Amino acid sequence: MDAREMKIKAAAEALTHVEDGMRLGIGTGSTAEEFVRLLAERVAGGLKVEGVPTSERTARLCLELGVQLRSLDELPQLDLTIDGADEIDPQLRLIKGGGGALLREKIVAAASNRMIVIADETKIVDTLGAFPLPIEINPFGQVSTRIAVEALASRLGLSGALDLRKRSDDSLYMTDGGHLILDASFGRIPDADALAEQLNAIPGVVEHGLFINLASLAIIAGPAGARVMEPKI
Ligand SMILES: O=C[C@H](O)[C@H](O)[C@H](O)COP(=O)(O)O
Repeated sequence: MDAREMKIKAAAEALTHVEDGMRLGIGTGSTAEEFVRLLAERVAGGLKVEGVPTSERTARLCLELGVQLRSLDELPQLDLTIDGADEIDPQLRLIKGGGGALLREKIVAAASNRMIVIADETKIVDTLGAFPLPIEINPFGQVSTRIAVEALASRLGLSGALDLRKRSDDSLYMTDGGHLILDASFGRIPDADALAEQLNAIPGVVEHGLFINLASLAIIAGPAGARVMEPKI
């Protein structure tokens, strides 16, 4: 089974949790897009759901494939969100935002009764941090914000490059909300809870890619098939 087949496997398993009439949060990224494709087939077959997309990119795909969309303001409380992740630890804490959609993804996940993460098994780690942590910042005062993030990292014993995300043409990457992203290569984040809380206290930080206590279930696909992971207490 190649990487794409594993993503499809996880997405197909997640689809079994979707019921007629649900208000669905729809994630961003290559795995979430496999979910959208499978969901669209079910919608074409008569399933009725309303989706809230977590990015413009996901919205375009949903519209192209005929999945009915609403804004989060129209559907402020959702039944279920299905989304991918960049890293998943045994407590189902996540790093997200590799595709730049972390802010909307977190708002949508927090507005949902349940969040199911779908991923291939390469995303499972013992300790978060090998994947650079995306930190979404306001362009205003970005240098001061970077200095504050560096100082926080140093207080928590973390070190590593903070790279302002760029596009392939070397221009600055802007999120759907018009913000910048600092990718923090800490390597290992021993206390993700403390980092998450303290990043939220820096005024120029709009949001960060640590998703704590949001995922209720993960569906992880490997060569042998998909398995379900619940948060380890
Ligand atoms: O901003 C993007 C999201 O957090 C994605 O869900 C995450 O990067 C995983 O994407 P993929 O399924 O493409 O690995």
